[in-house]
Amino acid sequence: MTAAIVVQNVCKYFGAFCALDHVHLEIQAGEFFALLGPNGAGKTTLIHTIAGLSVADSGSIHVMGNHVTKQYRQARMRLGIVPQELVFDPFFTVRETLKIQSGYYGISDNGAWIDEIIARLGLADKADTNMRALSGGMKRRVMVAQALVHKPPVIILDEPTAGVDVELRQSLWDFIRELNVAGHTIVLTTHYLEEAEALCNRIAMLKQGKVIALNSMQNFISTMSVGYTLRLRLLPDTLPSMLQEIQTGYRNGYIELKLDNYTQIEPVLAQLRLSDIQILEMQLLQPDLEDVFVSLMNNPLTQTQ
Ligand SMILES: Nc1ncnc2c1ncn2[C@@H]1O[C@H](COP(=O)(O)OP(=O)(O)OP(=O)(O)O)[C@@H](O)[C@H]1O
Repeated sequence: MTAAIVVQNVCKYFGAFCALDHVHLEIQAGEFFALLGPNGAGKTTLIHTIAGLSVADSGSIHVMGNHVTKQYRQARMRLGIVPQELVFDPFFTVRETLKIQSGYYGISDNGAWIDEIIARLGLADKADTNMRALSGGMKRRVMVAQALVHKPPVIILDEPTAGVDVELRQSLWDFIRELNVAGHTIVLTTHYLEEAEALCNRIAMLKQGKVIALNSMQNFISTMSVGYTLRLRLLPDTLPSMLQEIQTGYRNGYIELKLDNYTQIEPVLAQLRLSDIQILEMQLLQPDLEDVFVSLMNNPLTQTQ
């Protein structure tokens, strides 16, 4: 498989502050990849260095085999970036903005593709509206459209759904999924972990500028032993004292217990039987990406991989 993005041993400093600390990452062509981490972890800094907007202090980055600073134009042509900030020229309409953006890439006859992205991003009735007259969510749609004008093989979306309504989120993801199926590599940063879980096949987690975890989504959740949650509705609504130490919460009439594995279910049931407590309802919740994320971010011992 061709590597879409190769980040080798990259460090980036702002003064004495180390924002990227020996980051190593290889994203294959065709992947739908999530780059996650808390605020300030270094995600945007990494994206800026991949885009050549910011220069790494050490290490190297290639996009589809092109060095991002030594072969800037070739690398940039292969990359579409949806930035986190809304950057636009208020004097142009949506269609003009997309035509001008196409011009930056040397594409003059791009009308059919511009029409298609305008339609797919729900911008058809705003196509001739001035950028300054658009709502925040609509401007965000134009940011996505701008990143796609040159049909880049690699698309990076930096929190594209921040402040965006449910309808656009859905249509945006349908469109991005289609692009991925058609062979485009997608890299996504988001704070909506359920989006990453639903869309991405591989994931890297950044913490304080370091990659602290890198795995397939499936392995990520199954190999991180963050345990299961057993939810019980009981009659009477109390736990025997033996079980109180594994109780983690009480929500909406359900007592919640933390279990390390499935084998702990039977002793819990035995304790309830012994205490003559009736189970009205029982649910076993699998860990999800959010559980893994919280566990990793709260663990002071998490090491760089
Ligand atoms: N131009 C800059 N000058 C100084 N420090 C910076 C600059 N850009 C980023 N930083 C710092 O680098 C760190 C990483 O910031 P970055 O924006 O990459 O984080 P992030 O993971 O994208 O966060 P968020 O989820 O909030 O977008 C932060 O501590 C930030 O304050």
